[in-house]
Order: sequence, then C-alpha cells, then structure tokens
Amino acid sequence: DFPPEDSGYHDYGEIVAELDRIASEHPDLSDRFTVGQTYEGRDIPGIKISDNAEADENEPEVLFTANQHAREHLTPEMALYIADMLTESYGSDSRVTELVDSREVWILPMVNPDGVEYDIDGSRYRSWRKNRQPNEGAVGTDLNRNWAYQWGCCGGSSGNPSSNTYRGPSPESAPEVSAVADFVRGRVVDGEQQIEAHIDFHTYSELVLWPMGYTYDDTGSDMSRDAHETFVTIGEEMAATNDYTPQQSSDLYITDGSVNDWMWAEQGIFSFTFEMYPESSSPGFYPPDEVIDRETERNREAVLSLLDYSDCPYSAIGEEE
Ligand SMILES: NS(=O)(=O)N[C@@H](Cc1ccccc1)C(=O)O
Ligand SMILES: [Zn+2]
Repeated sequence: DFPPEDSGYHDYGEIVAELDRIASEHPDLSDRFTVGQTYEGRDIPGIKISDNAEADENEPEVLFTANQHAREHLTPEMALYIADMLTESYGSDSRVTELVDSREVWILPMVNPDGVEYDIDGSRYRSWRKNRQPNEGAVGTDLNRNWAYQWGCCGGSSGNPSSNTYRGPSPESAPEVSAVADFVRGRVVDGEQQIEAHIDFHTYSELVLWPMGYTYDDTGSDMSRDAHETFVTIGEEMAATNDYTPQQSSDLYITDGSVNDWMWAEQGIFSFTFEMYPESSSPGFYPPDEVIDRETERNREAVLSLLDYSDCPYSAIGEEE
C-alpha cells in the first residue's frame, strides 16, 4: 500500500480492481485481458477499449503502456485516466465517441507490478526502478533496456547487474518485456501489424520523446526521412498541447534496448515516450497524490490527437503511406 498521505495512488491490487470496475461498468465498450505473468507470478493486466470490444474489428489500433519503471507511480494513473476518459465521455463527447467507434485501444497500466510492490512495501519509498528478477549477485533488469532491437549495441545501457540500467543477460530475458512483446507480435494479422501508434508513459522531466534512441542520427536504414518527419510533426503537435518538450530520445542521452526503438524498427509502430510531471528532481519521482488529476488530464488532448492520427500517421506530413 501507499502511505496514507499518498493513498490516491493505486497499487497493483487497486489497478486490477479499477480495470475490473471499468469493464463491469462499460461491458459494451471494454474487454479485460492479461498479457502474461511477471517474474514473481503476477498477471500483467490490460483493458481493451472500443465499441464491440470483444470483437476484432478492422480498425486502427493504438497501444498505451505504463510503469516499466517501478517508482514512476504517476504513469499507471495516466493509463487509468485514458481508460476512464474514453468510457465515461463515450456518448456525450462526439470526438471521443467517434474515436472509440473507429479505433481499438489497448491499455497496459502496470507492466512492472513486482517492482511497484517492492518500491512501496517498506516504511518508506525505495526508489526502485527495475523488475525483481535475480541476476548474478544483484536483483533487477531495467525493462527499458531489455527490448530486442539493437540490444546492448551502443553504450546506452549497462552490463553490470547492479546498475539501474542493467540490460539483462539477453534480449527479452525479462518476462515482463517478453510478455508485452509477444502481445504486440500477436497483433500482426495477415502479415500486417494492426497497432499503428503507441505511447509508453514514464516520469519525470515533461518530455515527448521519439526514436531512435540508440543513435544520434535522425535518419538511417531503420528511419526514413518521411518517418522521421512524421515523428517530429506528431511529437511536436502533442507537446504543444501538454507543454512538454519534444525531442528525439537520443538528444536526451543514448539508450539501447528501449521500447520505442523496438516498436518502431521491428513492428513499424509510431512509438513515443511521454516523460510526465514534474520537470525536475523536486518533487522528482514522488509527487504528492494531489497532482494526479491535473497531471493526467494534462495529456488528454495529446492522447486524442494520437488516436486521431492512428488511421494514417503519415497524413501528418501530407503523405499517404
Ligand atoms: N523514465 S527514465 O527516467 O528512466 N527515463 C527514460 C527516458 C527514455 C525513454 C525512452 C527512450 C529513451 C530514454 C529511460 O528509460 O531512461
Ligand atoms: Zn522511466
């Protein structure tokens, strides 16, 4: 549990209960699912939001993931906000209704529940980032360095098991990463990846980031000029709505094995990272629960804009496909 002054945050059991509540309140607009189990055996929970949610309709799909990093507790709140907003506003907000009718939205609010429960189960927060999988002499793999594209290529992660950016012994060695990657691979239908766009929520710094993270280059064999321009255009548009700073993630620092690089280069998904509130180390990773409503609602327009673009992301630069 969170300490009483931060009871507004949801721990693992409360996230599961909230997803079950949404599904029971909106059975025609949602479908509960699980993508697999964590190292310690917890189900990684998900909810699908769409009209006729139980059916796989031929509609563009968008994925939202959160809490790869355990201590980033504002991020599952962001994912929960998206599920609530899309279901509560359906039928009253015409833009939301149109998007829920014409898109299929997958939401994974807590990808690293083992890490979350470890971070909060003591008398004070532990500042834990990684999962809880044991390695040589230390615990935890950084999930956002364990994805299989250009894994460990470029000094953007650590090979030291006690490092907070430990990449793991091999790509997708973390069961949480392989579970989410398997789910995404499962969305390839007749050779076509149905998911068009993705946001992975992190804290903090108030940034909108896009690939590639493993190289400073804007373009290359895995990033065409058109794709780069599309990322920049959509990224800058989203940042204009939440007042975050838009940039290629390598402008921040080089990372290898990040989720965005894998989603784009392996699956062709326009994948972004949002680094949420705050901007700096005070209050850093543990803002008071009073900010939850303001800082999740702050991303409403950006989320709706990405859902809009998801039927044809290249339309952002006036191209077809
Ligand atoms: N949330 S954070 O403090 O860990 N920062 C993220 C930033 C990040 C996210 C995605 C690609 C490159 C960089 C990280 O994974 O290092
Ligand atoms: Zn993070």
